[in-house]
Amino acid sequence: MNELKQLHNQFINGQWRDGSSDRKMENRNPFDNELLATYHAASKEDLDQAYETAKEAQKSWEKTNPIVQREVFEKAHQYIENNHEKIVEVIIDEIGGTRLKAEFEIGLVINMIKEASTFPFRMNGQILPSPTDGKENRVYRVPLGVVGIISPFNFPFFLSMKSVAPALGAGNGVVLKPHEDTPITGGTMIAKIFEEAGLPKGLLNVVTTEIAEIGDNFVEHPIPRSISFTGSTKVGRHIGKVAGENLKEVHLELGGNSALVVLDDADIDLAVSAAVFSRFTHQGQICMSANRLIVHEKVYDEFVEKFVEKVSRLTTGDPKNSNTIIGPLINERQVQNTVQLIEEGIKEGAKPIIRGNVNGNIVEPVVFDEVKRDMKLAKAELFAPVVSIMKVSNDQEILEIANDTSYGLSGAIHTQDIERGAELAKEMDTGMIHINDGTINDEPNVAFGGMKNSGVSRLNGDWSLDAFTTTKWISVQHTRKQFPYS
Ligand SMILES: NC(=O)c1ccc[n+]([C@@H]2O[C@H](COP(=O)([O-])OP(=O)(O)OC[C@H]3O[C@@H](n4cnc5c(N)ncnc54)[C@H](O)[C@@H]3O)[C@@H](O)[C@H]2O)c1
Ligand SMILES: O=C[C@H](O)CS(=O)(=O)O
Repeated sequence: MNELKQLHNQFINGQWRDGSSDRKMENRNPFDNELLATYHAASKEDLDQAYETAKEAQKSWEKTNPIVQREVFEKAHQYIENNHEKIVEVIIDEIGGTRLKAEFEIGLVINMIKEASTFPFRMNGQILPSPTDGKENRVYRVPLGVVGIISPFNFPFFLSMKSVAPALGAGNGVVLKPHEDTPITGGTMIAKIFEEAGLPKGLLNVVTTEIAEIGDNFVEHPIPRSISFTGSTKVGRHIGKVAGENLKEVHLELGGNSALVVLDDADIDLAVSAAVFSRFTHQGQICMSANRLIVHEKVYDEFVEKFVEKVSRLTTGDPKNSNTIIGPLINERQVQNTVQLIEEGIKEGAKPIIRGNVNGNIVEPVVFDEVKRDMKLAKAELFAPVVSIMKVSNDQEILEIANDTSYGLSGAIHTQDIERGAELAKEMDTGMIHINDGTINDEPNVAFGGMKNSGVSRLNGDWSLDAFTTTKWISVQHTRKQFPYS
């Protein structure tokens, strides 16, 4: 029996209990629509209790010995190792992730926990010189207090943990709200892991609810000093506005429309493999997915032929089957959005050279050839196994097309001339870009985040430490100070 699949209660003040709202939530398997559970949503009162208890618990956590704090992360890591197979099952059943995706996500989570386990020993301050005689300036790094975290549906285990673990490691209390379609993977499973790891009661709370129930309360609530949001640009814009009005720090990790560029001197087989992985992993539901493949005309035909051949061999279907590469999209709404986008693309004149079927929530790969930069397919974030290939003739055109998007998250450039690639990369308006690799990269110690409408934040490593702490200047006047009057 997999007890992780039963985690449908709220986790507030160290207690597992049903939400106190009358509103019923359903959790369904996106592949076969099986009803996994129904439960009551968290109400505004539940949320308030979650924030209050996080605030209370944080006071002593901040003062806890860093060795003791670090041990919690070591035990959390151990719990994940010990329950690896059960976690894989949850990712498959709740979010339709394939085994490959589940293993990838668990690996990211473990690396993030290891990184966060170093935070208690990285709360360093500074002693700074003073222009005032006899004064000593001490700048302490201190936790923010309580952090509110909102996560998306696509990599919920990792993307929740990416803020939860560093926020806790930096001495904060946390309230986490996962996406309504992924309450376990993005929420209660993380609570269970830290409960088993011995995290003090009340420090981490998970509320599973709908926005229709709590409105802007999660962000407006007076207790959290910072909101860490990962999700769509549309919702992120709203969160930023509400957080700003309430004078809270906000970290926004948002959508993308990444380009993978293939130059005329690229290793085409490598570029094809990178493009397939960058587009089709987790059905294309990754913020860094390669939406656009921008290919030099000299190698265009060879690239397209090899790409189409590889895509045609991708297996689709039940994510439980270990051979499946493409499982279901998260819900019917996402399927409908995708179908609409495909139809609009065709109306605009884009030619599908592969057009798979739609079966339930499974969308088989769709490949559009010779997409033009003003088509919606080139502008929108395609959060699905749909890709646009675009033909270009020189580096200048590559830059114009690659940058012709409101997003700026990730990207990739394939070339045998590393410095040509690096020079082009400098001109791309993206927060992250990779040479001779895919667009999907996330390393626990390296700055992660986007430019333009892809976000206003950097996370991981030192950047997460900065995101979840603030500074406090304490000065000591060692000599008797002379004031100008009195
Ligand atoms: N940059 C990144 O690191 C990153 C990572 C993953 C996903 N994403 C982006 O996220 C999107 C897909 O995820 P999604 O569909 O879950 O995004 P979403 O914006 O629809 O939802 C994200 C979260 O916001 C919550 N939410 C929705 N409306 C809200 C409101 N008014 N107030 C407070 N919370 C609200 C949702 O319940 C969910 O928990 C894509 O655009 C993808 O690119 C970005
Ligand atoms: O969707 C974007 C994510 O950041 C995915 S990943 O978990 O970092 O690969």
